[in-house]
Amino acid sequence: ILIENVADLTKLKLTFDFIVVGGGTAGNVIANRLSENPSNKVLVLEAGGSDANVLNVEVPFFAPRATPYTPQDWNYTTTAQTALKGRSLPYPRGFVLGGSSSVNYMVYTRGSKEDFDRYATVSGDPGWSWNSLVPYMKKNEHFIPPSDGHNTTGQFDPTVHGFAGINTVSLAGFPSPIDSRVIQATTQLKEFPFNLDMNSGSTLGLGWGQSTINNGLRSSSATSYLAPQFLARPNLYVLLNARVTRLLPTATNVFRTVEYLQNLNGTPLTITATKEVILSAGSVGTPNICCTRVLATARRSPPSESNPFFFVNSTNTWETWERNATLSAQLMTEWTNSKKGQLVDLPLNHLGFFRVPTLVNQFKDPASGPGTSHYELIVSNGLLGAPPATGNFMSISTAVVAPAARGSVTLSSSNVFAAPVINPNLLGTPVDVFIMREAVKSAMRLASAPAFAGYVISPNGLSFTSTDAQIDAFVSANAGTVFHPAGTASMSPKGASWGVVDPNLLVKGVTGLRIVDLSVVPFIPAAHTQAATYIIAERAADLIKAAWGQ
Ligand SMILES: Cc1cc2nc3c(=O)[nH]c(=O)nc-3n(C[C@H](O)[C@H](O)[C@H](O)COP(=O)(O)OP(=O)(O)OC[C@H]3O[C@@H](n4cnc5c(N)ncnc54)[C@H](O)[C@@H]3O)c2cc1C
Repeated sequence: ILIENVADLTKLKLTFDFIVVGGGTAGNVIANRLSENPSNKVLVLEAGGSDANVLNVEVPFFAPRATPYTPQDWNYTTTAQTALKGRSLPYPRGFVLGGSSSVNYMVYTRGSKEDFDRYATVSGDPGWSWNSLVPYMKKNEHFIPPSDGHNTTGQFDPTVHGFAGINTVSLAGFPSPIDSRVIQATTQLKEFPFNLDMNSGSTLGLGWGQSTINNGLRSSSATSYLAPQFLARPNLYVLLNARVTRLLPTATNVFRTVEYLQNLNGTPLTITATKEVILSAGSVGTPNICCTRVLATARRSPPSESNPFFFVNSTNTWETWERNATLSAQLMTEWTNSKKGQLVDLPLNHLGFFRVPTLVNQFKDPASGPGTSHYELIVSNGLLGAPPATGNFMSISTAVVAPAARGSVTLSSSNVFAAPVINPNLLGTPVDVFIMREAVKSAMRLASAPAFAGYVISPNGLSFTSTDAQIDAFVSANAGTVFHPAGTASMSPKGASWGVVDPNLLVKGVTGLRIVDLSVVPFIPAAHTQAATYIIAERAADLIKAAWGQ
């Protein structure tokens, strides 16, 4: 049952067993799974509004328009980033039902087997290992054919996917003119081997991207885990526009009570769960609601991203139609009428994960193991963002996915409405700078593959012979965030003095409070982070059920 007005809920005078703070990626998984049991009464408190009929949320190609600085964004800004010439960056987080799964770029990559096995080792709980989590990966995933129905043989490995889960995942549903060149390059340069399926646990190599797209529409935790058949459950209530401001002690060291209010107005209300409060407000929201003592203990930096791009000898790139109102309108009509065409996809068809072989000669390896990547390359048939007046482009975005730097999220004041101070500390260690520099060189080598001969004309802002210093200068002037903050309320072994939650995701030292979102990972996965969030939440739901004998 979806309610948009606090008064409509309070007049019902309901009591709830479980209160989920944040109807985001993880929160909606918990809400769905706990309400499978009709005797569990579940309430979700979401600060943002509805995701319904928001075009930039629904249309996959428009994902980059959903943030930053929109009504669906928390509209945070980082502190000045030392390694990025002191620039402060927009720091988007979904402020809408579905949370960041409603505004993200939809890339679906689980991470490597070693990433999850490291969670098991660090937390002391083998239940967080890759093999133990495979059933939860499949519970999350409803893999379907792409919207154009093309033959996907050789583009993914069906044996590693889930076909009966809840959240829809598919391959690109519109061919890109550079597809065959990218795949050809994997046969030409040993550095970029073809990887049939990066969701197999072995992520290294270049291949076809998978994304949370359902027949031309975004699949988010709101459209999937809160689909109409689930929202119709009489034991599940979702309250929108409900900002949680504090956790209050229900009794000494017991935290089952939350304070919340409608938007930023009105009198604060409190509500107490009879069983548990589950904090799922995300890597920024969760520590902001929690407490400073917690904040001091666990911090992980998100990866940073740079975006080398190349002038190409073609007019068949996005710039051509993005500059032309008539062509743009035609694509919109095609999407509206048939959910086909360019707009059914996010702005990429291929990505790959790679290591810098020489890194270990100079630095301690920040990756979770020798089979896990240091950086990612994302190939796009045009520029990300508004096109310049002239030129056609191909982008190869480079992301450091195994950062060693640690950022922080701290309270700015005792005002519960104040935005936290977010310092992701992008490229904050020499190894991160090294990885990014090598990633840019690698992107240049990929663009120089014979497959791109006669197609790629020249890089923009860099040259194929740029020096290390020139690359570093380009990066510090242009790099940004790739939106994956993690680990701000890390799990640690039971009894360990560090960390925020135990391996069952219960907050240490108190009763009645659990954290289920991406803030609990002790290390960021070397991947895009929504799949890991869904997987963690699926297991967490079973942990909660087990704790209550269900
Ligand atoms: C612009 C962008 C692009 C991204 N692209 C990708 C991608 O392509 N692929 C990928 O895998 N990952 C991507 N990510 C990252 C991924 O979406 C996140 O890692 C993941 O969704 C995090 O899930 P979560 O449950 O931890 O938090 P969220 O999904 O952010 O959920 C937190 C929820 O809590 C709510 N909340 C917070 N504070 C309060 C409060 N005080 N009271 C009530 N509610 C509150 C929020 O409004 C939100 O709904 C992207 C993220 C962004 C922002």
